[in-house]
Amino acid sequence: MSKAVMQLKNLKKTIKNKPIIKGLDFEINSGEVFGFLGPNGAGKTTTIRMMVGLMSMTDGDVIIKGHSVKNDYKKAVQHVGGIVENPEMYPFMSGRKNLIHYSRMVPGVTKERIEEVIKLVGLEKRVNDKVSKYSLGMRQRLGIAQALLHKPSILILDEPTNGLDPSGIREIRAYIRRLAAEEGVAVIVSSHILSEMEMMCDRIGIIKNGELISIQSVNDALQQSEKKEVSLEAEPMAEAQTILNEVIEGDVQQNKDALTFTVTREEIPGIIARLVSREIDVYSVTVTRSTLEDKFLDLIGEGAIE
Ligand SMILES: Nc1ncnc2c1ncn2[C@@H]1O[C@H](COP(=O)(O)OP(=O)(O)OP(=O)(O)O)[C@@H](O)[C@H]1O
Repeated sequence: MSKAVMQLKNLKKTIKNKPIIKGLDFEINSGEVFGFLGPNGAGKTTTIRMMVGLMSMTDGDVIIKGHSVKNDYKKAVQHVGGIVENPEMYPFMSGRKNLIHYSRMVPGVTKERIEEVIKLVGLEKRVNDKVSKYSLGMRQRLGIAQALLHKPSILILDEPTNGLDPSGIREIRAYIRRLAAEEGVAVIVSSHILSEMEMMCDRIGIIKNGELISIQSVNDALQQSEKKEVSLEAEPMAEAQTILNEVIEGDVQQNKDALTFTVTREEIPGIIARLVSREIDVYSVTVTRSTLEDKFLDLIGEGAIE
């Protein structure tokens, strides 16, 4: 049986005759954190709004646990928890009171479930404080707790780390990973920041101009990225280049006062030892950029790396 919780089938959106989403086809599985990565304006929010039924589809469909969002909206979206726009919170009420208040609108939420979601997002210690005293990160976590109350199979978070400081980002990342691992929830997170996605996701789909241009597992991508571009300053340079050519598979290029080539990190000490043993003076070795970053830059441009 397929593990797919959500399937996008040729999903399209045209607004005022302009194609915004041009036919997306992919699946999200239970227990995985799926990163939806793309520069600003690529179409992430538009896609997410269609996934949760907040925006109509021009063509195609989204299937959630076998139910079509287009034809069987209620059954499909009952499995979804989402924070797409800022979650509604009452700042003068405590976190717990906010959850209780919200749970009255959601059928079947027990007191035990409320306590469970508080623990899941790590708000036990502050849940009786007023929301107005919360940091942005805590508010985000309360938002996630609220979205989890009805035990969704899929959680959709649009740019969940927007506006958070580094410690807030680390926290959210940890809770998102925990949700996928402990609750088996499929989590979709959108972002325009590659490094963040690498740390949080199992798979990353890259969207540009409304089209999916790459989808791959982060482990695979990192393995491919083991090779690094290295820049080396050494004298005499021509002799250094000859020696490097003997040991390195790819090209060794001269770039101003340095030689550049691509190797794994583990190869670097051996290369330097060899140069030194042949009486070459090495002045500097700099790892310039991983090939994974290169690939993303090629795909979506400088905005992807921060
Ligand atoms: N109601 C609308 N009318 C016209 N164009 C729209 C509308 N909504 C979105 N767009 C356009 O669709 C494209 C995709 O926008 P979308 O907000 O989905 O991108 P995004 O990837 O989420 O970017 P961001 O990270 O900036 O939110 C943009 O070019 C945007 O200008």
